[in-house]
Amino acid sequence: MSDDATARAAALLKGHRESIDRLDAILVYTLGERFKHTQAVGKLKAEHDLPPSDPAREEAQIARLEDLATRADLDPEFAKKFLNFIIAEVIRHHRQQQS
Ligand SMILES: O=C(O)C(=O)C[C@]1(C(=O)O)C=C[C@@H](O)C=C1
Repeated sequence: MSDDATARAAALLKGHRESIDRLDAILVYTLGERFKHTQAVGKLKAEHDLPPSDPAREEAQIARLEDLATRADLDPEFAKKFLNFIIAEVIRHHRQQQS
């Protein structure tokens, strides 16, 4: 490949990586905000003796996210695994708040 083509590829790679870094920051801040709300939910659940998990709510969330993922060109299976991973961590926090 010519030096020009290599330099263009390097510039494109740099641009994509800058966008990826910005998007990763959005993900981290978004998750931080989500966990603030789930901590508040965990406190409410602990105070009112409510169960840490709500399978019906999770089912609705998964169905909604799968639909959103499909429309956003994201693999719905991945979206489901990702949400389940986050929810499992939230339930772990809820259990800690209740003990
Ligand atoms: O909505 C709740 O009841 C929550 O505790 C929050 C949350 C979630 O992370 O979205 C976590 C656990 C429940 O099973 C369902 C949803």
